[in-house]
Amino acid sequence: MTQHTRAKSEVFTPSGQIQFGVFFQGVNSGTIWKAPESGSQTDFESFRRIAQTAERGLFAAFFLGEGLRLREHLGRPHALDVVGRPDAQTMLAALASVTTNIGLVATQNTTYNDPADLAHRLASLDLVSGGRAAWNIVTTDNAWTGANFRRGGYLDHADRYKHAEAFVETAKRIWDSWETPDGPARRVVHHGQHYTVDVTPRLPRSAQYRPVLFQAGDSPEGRNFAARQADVIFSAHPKFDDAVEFRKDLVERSVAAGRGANAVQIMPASEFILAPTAAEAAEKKAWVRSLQIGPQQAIAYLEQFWGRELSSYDPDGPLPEIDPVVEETSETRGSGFHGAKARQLADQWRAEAKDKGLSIRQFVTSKTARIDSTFTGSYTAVADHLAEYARVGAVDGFNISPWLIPTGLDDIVNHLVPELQERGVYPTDYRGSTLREHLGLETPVRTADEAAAAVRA
Ligand SMILES: Cc1cc2nc3c(=O)[nH]c(=O)nc-3n(C[C@H](O)[C@H](O)[C@H](O)COP(=O)(O)O)c2cc1C
Repeated sequence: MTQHTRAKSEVFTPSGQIQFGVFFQGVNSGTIWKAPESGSQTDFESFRRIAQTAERGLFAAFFLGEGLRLREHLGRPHALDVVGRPDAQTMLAALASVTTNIGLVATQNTTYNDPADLAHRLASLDLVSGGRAAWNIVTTDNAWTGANFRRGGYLDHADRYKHAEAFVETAKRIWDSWETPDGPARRVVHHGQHYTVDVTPRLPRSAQYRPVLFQAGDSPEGRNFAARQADVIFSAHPKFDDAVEFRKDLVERSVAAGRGANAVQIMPASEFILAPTAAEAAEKKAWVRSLQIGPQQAIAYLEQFWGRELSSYDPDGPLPEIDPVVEETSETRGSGFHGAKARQLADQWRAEAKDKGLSIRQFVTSKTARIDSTFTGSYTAVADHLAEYARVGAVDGFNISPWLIPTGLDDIVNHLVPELQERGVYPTDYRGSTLREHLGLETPVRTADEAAAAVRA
């Protein structure tokens, strides 16, 4: 295995490079599923086309999110959600057979899984793919998802990262415990506050030793957890100044965690709307937005906060004068996430829309434009901008959500990638065969004593 890793240091050193990942979104209005050119959100063909295009563009990773329960609204699946999201590990295992190099990242939560089972499934993906698997660790803590598992609200909010830490450490010990390709595997026993495990691992180490660990969660506890455990953070901070600030924060946390300043890479969520010229890109953006927020989505978006049926309102008219039903908008129903603040929010939004002369649809478009994660412009201007990120080390890459499936990466791969390569900030080949090699990550060899000492809960 070739290594291009950076030495452990208290001082952060930019790699001068950026990598791309692709985040295939299954369930919200960011991807346009209803245009004539759209594919299906469940057909393997959509996944295959995007993954192979990403691989042609030397992307480091293909990501799948996890949504264990559809959001509900007034007793029905929410109209903003696209019903249909295949299981990530099943889909990634199939993709492993039609790709050669790209990393395969499964988002899996620590709250509703079991460490011995998940470690085995991820190790299987890692073996099947020749060392290309990664786990995007999320905590997914809400009573509404928990109801799927007869565990509604069972995990105290304050406990979820403690639980996650014990989970991840146990999974690591399971992966660590197969000492040579021929075995034997050590038995792993963990008696903890949250669960007890007594397991003899069933699989040897993979070509990259064990799956790469991503993390997505932005609270201070989430960031500290990432600083201790993650190889890469899937962040929500793509804009330049915010990204620089986030890097600074993460470097402090990973130095404090004893892992040095360069241990955790950062790939923010992002969207790219590109064209040969700035004017064409702006025009394309207006078209993309009009498709992302159609009349039905605009009304459904407001219904989350109003907690009542609003289908009699004209999407091209003013915001509803009727007040929200406060008790209908609660987190456990998977709706607006604003609870008792719904009335206050409605007053504020009505005033704002009136002030700016916006219809329902225009207002919702302005609220959901993903302005903070969108890079819009000509291929050359966006490449110059990204080169600046690489120069200062604001991020290690971007996790791109295509707004159209399966063709949404074509202009990135055909035009942006060559511009970045010309600027010397993007790979010109895969560095090796494993995801760990593509990302330049160290092989995480630990002794049995180190592994046992690391378990906290
Ligand atoms: C960029 C990003 C992507 C995420 N993707 C998922 C996902 O696919 N599935 C999921 O259940 N949670 C996802 N999460 C949510 C996290 O698991 C976590 O529950 C949430 O951010 C709250 O944790 P926090 O308080 O540490 O931010 C994501 C979070 C971020 C920041």
